[in-house]
Amino acid sequence: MHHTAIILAAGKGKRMQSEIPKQYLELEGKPIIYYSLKVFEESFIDNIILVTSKEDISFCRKEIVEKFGFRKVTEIVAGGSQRYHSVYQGILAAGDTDYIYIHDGARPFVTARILKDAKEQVEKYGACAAGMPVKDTIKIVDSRDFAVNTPERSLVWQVQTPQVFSGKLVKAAYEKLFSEAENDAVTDDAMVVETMLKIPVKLFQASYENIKITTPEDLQIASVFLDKNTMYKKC
Ligand SMILES: Nc1ccn([C@@H]2O[C@H](COP(=O)(O)OP(=O)(O)OP(=O)(O)O)[C@@H](O)[C@H]2O)c(=O)n1
Ligand SMILES: C[C@](O)(CO)[C@H](O)COP(=O)(O)O
Repeated sequence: MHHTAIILAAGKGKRMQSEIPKQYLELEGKPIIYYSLKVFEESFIDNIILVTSKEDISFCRKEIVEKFGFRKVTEIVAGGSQRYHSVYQGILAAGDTDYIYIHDGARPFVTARILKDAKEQVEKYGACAAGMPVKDTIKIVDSRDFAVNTPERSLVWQVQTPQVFSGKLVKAAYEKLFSEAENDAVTDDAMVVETMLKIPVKLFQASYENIKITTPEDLQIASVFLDKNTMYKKC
């Protein structure tokens, strides 16, 4: 079986309010994108498609892929204006492959264990996504931010990435999205498979540390996670 990863790094990082896209900000001297690429590079994954902005392709080739020796990166392709556009460009570049692992490059703390669990789940169910049960109570609000519904907390998860699918299945889902129902409300890949193909996606527990670096305080949290791991390595 062939396992292909799509690592997403074509965002602008607007919520980070930084000069450069957040995936290139440094954590302990290395760009955020380095950390997830390294985990995928050292895993069972056969090849990696890196999706970045058109203007960053040559930078990524020289300063990320070649500099750090990510030999499994077989293509660096330009993404699009929305995340789901970038995912689709990655899917097209992936070609015929058995399984596609879609991962946010802004999630540096994916681990080998998470990838192993994802592989087991996708081989069993055909569609799975990393996540964790929420710890806070979640409220659905109306247009004036009045709470209108409180889902039962035991049934609510915060979904992360990797989101992993049979290659044929996720390609069919995205082709249907772009031919029939493209809309900017699409925020993850499971949603595309659920709505376009009416196929349930199996969630599996990843880690509360598998955060997405989105706003400035996430950088502080990330450095604690990195120091903790480094500290553990010293013990
Ligand atoms: N058009 C886009 C938008 C996002 N992403 C990637 O998808 C991941 C999750 O997206 P998000 O955290 O929203 O990143 P940004 O869109 O860059 O953030 P913002 O919404 O704050 O601009 C990131 O690794 C980001 O680089 C992408 O490849 N292409
Ligand atoms: C895919 C995702 O990481 C799951 O939580 C999230 O939806 C990405 O959202 P973003 O706004 O593109 O960061």
